[in-house]
Amino acid sequence: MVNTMTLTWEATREFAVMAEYSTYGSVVVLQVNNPPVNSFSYHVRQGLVDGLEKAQRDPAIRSIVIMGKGRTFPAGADVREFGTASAGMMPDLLSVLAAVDTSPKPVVSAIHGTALGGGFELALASHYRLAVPSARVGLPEVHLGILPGAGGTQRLPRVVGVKTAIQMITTGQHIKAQQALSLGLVDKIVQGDLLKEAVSFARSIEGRPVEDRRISQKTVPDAEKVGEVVDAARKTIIRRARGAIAPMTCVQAIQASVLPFDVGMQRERELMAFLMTSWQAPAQQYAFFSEREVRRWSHPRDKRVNFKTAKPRVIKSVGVVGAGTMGVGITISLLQAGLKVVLLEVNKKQLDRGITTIQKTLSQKSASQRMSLLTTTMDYSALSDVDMVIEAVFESMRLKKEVFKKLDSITKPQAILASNTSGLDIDKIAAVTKRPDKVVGTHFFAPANIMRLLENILGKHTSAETIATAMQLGTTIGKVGVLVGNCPGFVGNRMLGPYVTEAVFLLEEGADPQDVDKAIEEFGFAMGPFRMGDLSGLDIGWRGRIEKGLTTEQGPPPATPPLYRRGNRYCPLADMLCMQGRLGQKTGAGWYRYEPGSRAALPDPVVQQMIREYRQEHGFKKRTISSQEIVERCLYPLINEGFHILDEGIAARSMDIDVTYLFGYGWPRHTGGPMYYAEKVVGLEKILRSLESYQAQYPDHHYLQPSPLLRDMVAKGTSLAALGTDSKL
Ligand SMILES: CCCCCC/C=C/CC(=O)SCCNC(=O)CCNC(=O)[C@H](O)C(C)(C)COP(=O)(O)OP(=O)(O)OC[C@H]1O[C@@H](n2cnc3c(N)ncnc32)[C@H](O)[C@@H]1OP(=O)(O)O
Repeated sequence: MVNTMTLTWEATREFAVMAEYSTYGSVVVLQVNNPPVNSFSYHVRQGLVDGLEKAQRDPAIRSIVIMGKGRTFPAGADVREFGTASAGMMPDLLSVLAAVDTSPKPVVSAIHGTALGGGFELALASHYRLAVPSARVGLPEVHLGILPGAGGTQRLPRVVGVKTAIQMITTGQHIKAQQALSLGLVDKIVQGDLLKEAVSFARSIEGRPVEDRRISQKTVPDAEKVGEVVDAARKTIIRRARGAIAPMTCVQAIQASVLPFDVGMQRERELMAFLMTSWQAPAQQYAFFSEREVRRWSHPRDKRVNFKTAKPRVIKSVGVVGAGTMGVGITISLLQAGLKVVLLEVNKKQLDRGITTIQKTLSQKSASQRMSLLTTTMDYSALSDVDMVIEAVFESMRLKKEVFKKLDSITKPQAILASNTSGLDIDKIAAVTKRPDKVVGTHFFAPANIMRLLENILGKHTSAETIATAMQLGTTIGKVGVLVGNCPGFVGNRMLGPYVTEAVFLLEEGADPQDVDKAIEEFGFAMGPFRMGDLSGLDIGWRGRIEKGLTTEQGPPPATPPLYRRGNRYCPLADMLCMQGRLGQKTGAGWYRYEPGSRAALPDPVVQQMIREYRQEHGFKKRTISSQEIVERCLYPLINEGFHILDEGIAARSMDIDVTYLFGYGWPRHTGGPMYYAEKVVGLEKILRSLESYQAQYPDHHYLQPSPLLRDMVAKGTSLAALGTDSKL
């Protein structure tokens, strides 16, 4: 081993393309320089091939190191290039990796940051792999609707076996350096300066034969069990994929790794081409970029409300009011991000329960450190010094107004006051304070410490600084923040209204709750509307309807026709369940029944009988309803509401709606989100015609009335991207 201290650090930079070539005596270092993530754009690929050829030609060079400049080893192909001319320009990634694999001089990949996708495939094509302790590696292509198409499905199983390769590739998980070492995916973890260590290591292996270091020449260790392993994995993968085709296609490619390398590579190429040309790959890539694009927020209400100009306040301490499920989840998120929290709850029992949950949820390792950031109190005056308060009390306007009045009088004047309302009017809440500019909606989703969406609501008077602070807080605590305007239900819950309403109408016409849930789950949702309702608690919607005067605890308000409210068609089946105390999982019964201690939703003859009697009483004739009709009747009105939302400027861009649904409502990612699905998968014209046709059949279902914007876009042939601002997509 060469002593690193004796190295002469006189690097000669020969040419500065996107793969910089430097020599350290007999070692060449090729450093990929394509910020921010060193993805393999055409120029990087060309730079690497040029560098490798040059190193081969130079007799003084005996080994080659490849690494990334700046924050990371290459994080894969440049996804923005997909479908463009430069993606197809030679050299492609396969030829870069072939040049690495077949290099007669040993090639060492030195990994820091994240070696992902094509980046990790490059490392696997190298003869040696080093990593710093904080590095992570993985093949996350499945999340982009494709497979690791540069040999990943062939080389990875040759190191870790088919079973582990299936696990890694179909989940796209990132593996930490230490685990990669134990799996044999890296040869050494190096401390200290990676460049020095890599050069030193490269010198130490100079002259050694590379043949037995080539993963492509190895055989798969558990080859004889491949059929068994695939059979065992298939069921779970299909269930988890919920209609996405990439995971099982990855498995097919991995299966081919037991064949000779060239044959397996050919199979990988064919399957990659199949995925690349599917409708799901662009949808998933759109989802990937949209998740990042929503960080560039703005709102048509006010040009100052723009990420470029608005500056957030610094938030070091946050008050949380209410230690119910939401308040506790929010508190955990804040503590995990290292923020100081004052949790206020006026009910002692509830406060104690909340503290226990927080303690249990925070990981053992950091629990005491995180808990030291938490103060709990029953006294509002403890909030006098916090930078921001998030109110998470029961969803009642009267109560929220009371809380905000108190907060306004107690907190320091510059403190921001946020409400975790899921749909109440932010302006009415702000109006009880003397600082409406500092009042904002921060709508978290349950469980708040897990769900990634944060819907931030801009009230009439909310300042740009306040909204910037809410968006920044979201980033700090690892949420995907979406900026939306103020209207009943905001974006997410407003669109959910038509979906749930149509779902219940389908019960009147002949479907059972399990028929509707099955169709929606086959579409790709984790849960259909009825299972979801039982999980969230049916009383939430019921209380909301009572508050709006649509029903009462005893039944329809006096002198109301049973199936109409305020001139609109109304189905009281959900109210009837609540009146029987069937509030969902928490009471052991809702749309389904639940065995004690179990969350499995079991069809309930009692509910089926209730629906049958209801149909008879109101003259509904049961008919068979196809899955296609269920999906269209539930999802097209939801999408239609999205068009109303865009038309009213409640969401600035259709991608804000898509991200809301992908991260807050379990909309299947492989379809891109409701608006993307409507435009790119189904087609706007077809959505419009279906809505028109259903509306002709059900003229009093007002949600089926197509939005004027949808009509206009179909008439003019305009695209959703053209409506938005600032989009790079
Ligand atoms: C016929 C066969 C041909 C062979 C084809 C070979 C195929 C290879 C398959 C692939 O390699 S696909 C790509 C696989 N890699 C990934 O999926 C990684 C995706 N990126 C990430 O997971 C994260 O970005 C990160 C690398 C972990 C970094 O996370 P971080 O939170 O630090 O930063 P971000 O905000 O996510 O990203 C910063 C910035 O970079 C853009 N970006 C990230 N990855 C890519 C990429 N692979 N291609 C293009 N652009 C990428 C991201 O959009 C951000 O951009 P912004 O403008 O700042 O929003």
